[in-house]
Amino acid sequence: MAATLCAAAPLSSVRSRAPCHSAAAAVPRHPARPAAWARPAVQRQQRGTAASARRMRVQAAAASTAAEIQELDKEFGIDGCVEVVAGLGGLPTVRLTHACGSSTEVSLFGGCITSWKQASGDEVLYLRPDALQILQSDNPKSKPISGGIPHCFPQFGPGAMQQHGFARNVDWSIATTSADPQPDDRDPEVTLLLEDSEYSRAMWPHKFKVAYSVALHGELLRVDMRVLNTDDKPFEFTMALHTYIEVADVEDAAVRGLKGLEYLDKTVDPANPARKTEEREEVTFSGPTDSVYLKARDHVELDVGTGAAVAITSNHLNDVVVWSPWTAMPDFYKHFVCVENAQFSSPVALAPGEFWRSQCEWAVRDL
Ligand SMILES: O=P(O)(O)OC[C@H]1O[C@@H](O)[C@H](O)[C@@H](O)[C@@H]1O
Repeated sequence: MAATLCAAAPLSSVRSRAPCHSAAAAVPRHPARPAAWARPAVQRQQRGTAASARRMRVQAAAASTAAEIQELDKEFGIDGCVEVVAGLGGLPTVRLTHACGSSTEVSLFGGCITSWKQASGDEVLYLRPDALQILQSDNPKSKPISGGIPHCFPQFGPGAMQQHGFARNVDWSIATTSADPQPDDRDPEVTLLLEDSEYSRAMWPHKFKVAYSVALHGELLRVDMRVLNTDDKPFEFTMALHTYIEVADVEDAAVRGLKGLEYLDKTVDPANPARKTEEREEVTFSGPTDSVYLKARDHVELDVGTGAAVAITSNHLNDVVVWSPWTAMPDFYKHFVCVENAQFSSPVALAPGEFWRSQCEWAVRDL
């Protein structure tokens, strides 16, 4: 399906509740700390002082984050359905709650959806334990969140910049929040904003805006992404919604809706993938899997092996990536499969002032 290209139009939600907040700030890069044995002796002797200074810095950062969260909640919270809370890693996070009991959480760090729960309280998404470990450390933003639904933008990868681009490494801001006026059946929604910064332009020399709306419609999770070229020259990008879904056991999981499609098998050499045709009605897992299905249909389904499936419907996202690292992640590969909606095989080209738009929604259905 062809990408949607439109003339510039306002990016904010029509049902906007609050005016645009602050612009996205770049996350400073943190050089890796040398291991204790590699540090000079004198530095090791000063460790106590350095550690308490670091503790004080962490406490000060936590206090300012708490104040920022309170401020954001005052500005963007909507009684009973939209809250800004300290989410994973204490990071500012928007929690949407639907009257039916379903909920979702979106971290401003990376614009990453970190949780989507059904009304029963069952979590649908998967957060890798290694990501949780980083989020629980002193430096929760030292790595992008691996789990939930992170962004790959402006590059899916591999390519010229770091794998999966920079959108998942930086803070997004809240542009608007809204909820339908129907008090018994509100669809809570948040729109996050990402703009170019010194950090992004060092990697990708373009001016842009991304608006990303996340909404709950009953138990269904829905996103809408717009990318606007605010530059005076054209640019191209690729992207993906890198969705991690929890499964009972990867060996009991299956993806349906891919039969007959051509795909790039990246398991051997991601830079030179083998081109194959999918013959299977159900794509099951018995080893490492890293496949990019080209010109995929708008609907695929992941059977999670519990008698339920996650049905994924997308619009203007041409490709579907299916990834399981298998024993490269021995402690937890059994618990998740990534089914990613992507625009990879034909990059989106935007002239100045043009924007591209895509949507995706996820629903759990009983089999
Ligand atoms: O960056 P993450 O979350 O660890 O994901 C990495 C994987 O992401 C997938 O989208 C790619 O197809 C894989 O090739 C890659 O290894």
